Amino acid sequence: KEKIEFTTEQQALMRVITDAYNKHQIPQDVTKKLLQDQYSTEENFLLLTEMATSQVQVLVEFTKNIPGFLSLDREDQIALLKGSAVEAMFLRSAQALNKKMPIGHTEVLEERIHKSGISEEFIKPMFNFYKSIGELHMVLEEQALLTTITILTPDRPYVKDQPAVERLQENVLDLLRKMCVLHHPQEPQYFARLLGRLTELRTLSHYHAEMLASWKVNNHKFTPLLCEIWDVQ
Ligand SMILES: O=C(Nc1ccccc1F)[C@H](C1CCCCC1)n1c(-c2ccc(Cl)cc2)nc2cc(F)c(F)cc21
Repeated sequence: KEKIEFTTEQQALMRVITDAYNKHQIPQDVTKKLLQDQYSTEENFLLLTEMATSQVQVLVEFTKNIPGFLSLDREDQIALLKGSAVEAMFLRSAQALNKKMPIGHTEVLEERIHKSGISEEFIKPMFNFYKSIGELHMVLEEQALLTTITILTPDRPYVKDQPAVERLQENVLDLLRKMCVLHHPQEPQYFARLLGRLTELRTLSHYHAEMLASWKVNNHKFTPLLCEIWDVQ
């Protein structure tokens, strides 16, 4: 049985990232709303644009707590945010769906998302991703670290100093690897499976603009922030 040791830096990094991740209350808000009422496709589209907009704002706050992020080149910070915002939102959505809920709530939530106005062709890939995240039974720390790793992806478009991002990402990858051994000692491949989900996440995120444009509503109105970040309009 491998004894897992965390350095003092890793303990500090874990605490900072977990605390920052906990500050986001959005997923509860959206699941609570969706469980309360069945909304029209217009109302759902509006809810999505509101949620996605606040998710970007929350993501910006979150990145400020990632040690070293603010020392990166300013334009690279923007490139990393722009490149990861959609993925972070789908990751958050997956975690919202897979949260422990009273009996029957998850089924209601799934039903409401199925009927929310999203076009059929995207339902399957989206729920396949949500299920594959759910099967991992990630602990909160792993969710927070996975989101951080997604943000610190060096090969996003327009990133100039990729090595600087790689160095930050490596620290978080090291920490996540140890957390996986600690929380899933029976699954030596768990860490690799976790990283494999990031590939699925990137594929799903390629469809986001189409998913929004094909939403079953007459006019697709977006916030200025969403136009910036989500490549829509
Ligand atoms: O708000 C959302 N996600 C979300 C955004 C920011 C932070 C946290 C979030 F969960 C939307 C709602 C919006 C309202 C209509 C139904 C879908 N959402 C998606 C989703 C996201 C993007 C596209 Cl293009 C298609 C579906 N998948 C979900 C799974 C869930 F379990 C959940 F609770 C909400 C979910």
